[in-house]
Amino acid sequence: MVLQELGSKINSALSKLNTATVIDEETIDEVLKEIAKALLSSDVNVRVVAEVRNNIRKEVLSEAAAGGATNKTRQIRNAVFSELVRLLSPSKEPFTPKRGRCNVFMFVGLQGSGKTTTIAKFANYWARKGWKTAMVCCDTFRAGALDQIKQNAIKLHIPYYGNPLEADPVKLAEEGTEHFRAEKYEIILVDTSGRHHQESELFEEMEQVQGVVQPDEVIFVMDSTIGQAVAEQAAAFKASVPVGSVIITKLDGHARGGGALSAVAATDAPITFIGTGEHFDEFEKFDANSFVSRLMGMGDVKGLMEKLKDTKALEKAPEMMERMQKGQFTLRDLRQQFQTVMGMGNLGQVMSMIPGMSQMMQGQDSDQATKRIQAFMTCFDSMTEDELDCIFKVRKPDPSKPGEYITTFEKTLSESRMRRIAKGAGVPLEGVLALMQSHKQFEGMVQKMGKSGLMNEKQMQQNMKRNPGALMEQLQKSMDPRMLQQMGGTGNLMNLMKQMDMGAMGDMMKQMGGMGLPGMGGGGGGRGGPKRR
Ligand SMILES: Nc1nc2c(ncn2[C@@H]2O[C@H](COP(=O)(O)OP(=O)(O)OP(=O)(O)O)[C@@H](O)[C@H]2O)c(=O)[nH]1
Repeated sequence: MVLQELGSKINSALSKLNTATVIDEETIDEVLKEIAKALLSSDVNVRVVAEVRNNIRKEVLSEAAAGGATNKTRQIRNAVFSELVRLLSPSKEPFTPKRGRCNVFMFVGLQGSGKTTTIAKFANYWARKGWKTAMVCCDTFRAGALDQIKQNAIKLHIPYYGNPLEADPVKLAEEGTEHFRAEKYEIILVDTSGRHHQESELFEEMEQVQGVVQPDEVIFVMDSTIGQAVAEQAAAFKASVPVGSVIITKLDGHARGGGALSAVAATDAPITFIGTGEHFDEFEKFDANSFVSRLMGMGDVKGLMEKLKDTKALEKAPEMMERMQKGQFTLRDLRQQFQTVMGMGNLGQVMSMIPGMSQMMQGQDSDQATKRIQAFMTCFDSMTEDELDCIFKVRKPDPSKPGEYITTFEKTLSESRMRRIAKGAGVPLEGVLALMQSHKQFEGMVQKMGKSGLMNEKQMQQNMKRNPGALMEQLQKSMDPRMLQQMGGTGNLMNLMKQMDMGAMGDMMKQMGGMGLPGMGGGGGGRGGPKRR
C-alpha cells in the first residue's frame, strides 16, 4: 500500500497503548510524539503536524475515559483517525461526469509528472466502468508523447486522436475534441504539453487550449516526490487555468508522499485519484476516509465493494453464492475467488482494503503473493472436473467380492492425485499441498459463517436489529483472531458494521471467505473435509 511506512509507524505508536497498564497523560504524549515524528518523516509541514498533535491531545484529554484502558485506546485511535481525515479532506467537491453527454477533461502538469501515464489510467478506469472513452494528444512539445498515447490506446483498446504533422497544439486540441464530441464520446481526455519549469509559454498555451476545448474539468497532475512543495506548483497552475481537481502520482513507496497529499488537500482543489505505480491498474480513487482507514490497517470496505462491483464477480457466480450460504466451498469456488482477486487489480492494493489484512501482509511482497496465486491457478488447470468439485473418487477392492472394485469418496485428495496435479502444473508437490491447505482453511471459515447465517444478507440484517451482541460474537468466532485484533477489536468491527449496509457486509464476508491468500489463516482452519455430492 502507499505510504505503508507511515501507516506502520502510526500503528506501532498506537500499539504501545495495548501494552500500557495505565494510560495517563505521559503515555498519551509519548504516543503522540511518535505519531508526529512519523508525519514529519513523510514530509508533512511542521506547523500542520503541531496542529494535528494538539488537536488529538485536546480531544483525548477532554473526554472522560470511562471503561479504562480499552476505552481510552479506542478514543485515541479514533481521534488520530479523524484528525488525519481532516488533514486530507478537501473543502471542495470534484466534478462528476454525467452519463449520456460529453464530459471533457483537460490534463495539465509539468513534464515528467506522469501526465500521459495518468491519462491512460484514467481512461482505463472509466472504460472499465463501461463509459465510451477517448484520448486526444496535443502534446507537440515532447517528441514521444503521441507514440506513448498511441501505445497505451492500443493496449487499452481505447481510441485516440493525434497528428504527427500538426505542430499547433491548440488546433489539435480543437480538432480532437470536436471529432469525439461528434461521435458522442462520454469521456474525452485531452493531454497537454508539459515543460521542465513553470514557463510563461506553457501557461499561455494551456490557456489557449482551455479556451478552445472548454473542458468540464481541468485536472492538474502532480508528482508526489517533491513533497510539500507541490502546494506552490498547484497554486501557480491554479492562477492560470481553472484547476478543478488534482491527481497525485508516484505515491508508491515514496517517503514524502504524506507531505504532498496534505499540502494539496490544503489548497482546496480536491485530490480525486492517486497513482501508485507505472501499471494501468496502479491507480486509486482517493477518498480521505478510505485512505486513512487503510493507512491505519483498518481496511477500506467501501473501496473493496466498489472494486467487487466493477468485476461483477458476485453476479457472475450465483450458484457459488448459494453454496457458500450453505457453508459449502469447493476447489472450483476457490479458483473463482482467486480469479476475482486477480481481476481486481494490484494485489497489494486489494489486500490493504480488507480490514486487518495490511498488517498481516507486511513482510510479504505482493508480487510474491501474485506469483503464488498464479501457481495455484496452474494447479487448478491440472485438475479434473470432479476434483474441482471436490468429489474425490477412490477405487478400492471390494472386500465382500474378491476381484471386484467399489468406488468410494474420500474427504481429502490422495497423494497420488496431488502428485499428478503437481506434475501437470509443473510445480513441486508442496505447491499443491499449500493450495489444499489454503482451501481447507477457507472452507472452514465458510462453513462457520454459513452455519451462523453470516453469508445471508437478510439473516444478517435481522440479527443486527434483534441482537447485535450475538451477531458480533458469531463474527468473532468465525474470524482469525489476528485479523480481528488488527481491525481494532470487536468494538471497531461493530462500528464498521453500523457504518455499512448489511448487504455489503454479507458480500464482503463471502469474498473474504474465498481469499485464501498465502500465509493468512481464515478462522483457524476448518474441520470436516469437502462435501460429498
Ligand atoms: N512509480 C511510478 N511511476 C509513475 C507513476 N506515474 C507515472 N510514472 C512514470 O513517470 C514517468 C513519466 O511519466 P509520463 O506519463 O511520461 O509523464 P508526462 O507528465 O506525460 O511527461 P510529459 O509528456 O513530458 O509532460 C514514466 O516513466 C512513468 O512510467 C506512478 O504513479 N508511479
